[in-house]
Amino acid sequence: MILSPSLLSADFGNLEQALKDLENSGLSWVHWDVMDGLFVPNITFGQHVIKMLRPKSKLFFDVHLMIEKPERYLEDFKKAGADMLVIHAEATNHIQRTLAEIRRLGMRAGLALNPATPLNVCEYVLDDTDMILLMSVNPGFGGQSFIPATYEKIHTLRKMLGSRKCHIQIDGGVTPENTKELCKAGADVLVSGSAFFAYPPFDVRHRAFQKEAI
Ligand SMILES: O=C(CO)[C@@H](O)[C@H](O)COP(=O)(O)O
Ligand SMILES: [Co+2]
Repeated sequence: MILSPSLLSADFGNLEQALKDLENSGLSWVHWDVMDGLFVPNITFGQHVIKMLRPKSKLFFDVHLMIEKPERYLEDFKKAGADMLVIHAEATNHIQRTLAEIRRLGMRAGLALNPATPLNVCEYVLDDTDMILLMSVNPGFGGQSFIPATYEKIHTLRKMLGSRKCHIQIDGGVTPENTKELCKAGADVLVSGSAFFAYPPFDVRHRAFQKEAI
């Protein structure tokens, strides 16, 4: 299991320190929640902030775009240093083209689905995708409660993926308490914001999640 801590719950005034703390605690991924105030009600940071912090970290930058028409900004996020760019199925009319363009630019391509979005939207783009992100809360805010219907969705998606090497990432309300069931259902990348950053030291907290993973 890969744990990707969400900076949404970190100190926005000192993201450099948050990145250092994660790296020093043995984490390898970090999750950036980019919000535009339109696709979701909240606004966070964008490509410029990521670009300034890229030289300060060796972590794998997992960038979750909660923005309308993400196809407008793919090159910007590549230049900013994103390793994985995740777009929302609900935010574009051109899912396949956008995923293909992300890969053409040299990044891994991820597709995110809101809790109410059915899995059939990704059925014909499974080979264009390195990761499917299943939202287990409605996007926009940290600290919300996990939606239990996600377990069945993970299980069905893992069957749909067959032998493909595609990550299933779960985002929203993830804690050490639900980690085991999420992994059992077929998830292999977990995002955690509030249940991670509120519990330093991070090496100990990371182990608390990994202890539950199967
Ligand atoms: O994408 C989002 C929210 O839209 C997430 O990445 C949250 O940041 C997860 O936060 P917690 O639910 O773990 O507090
Ligand atoms: Co996210």
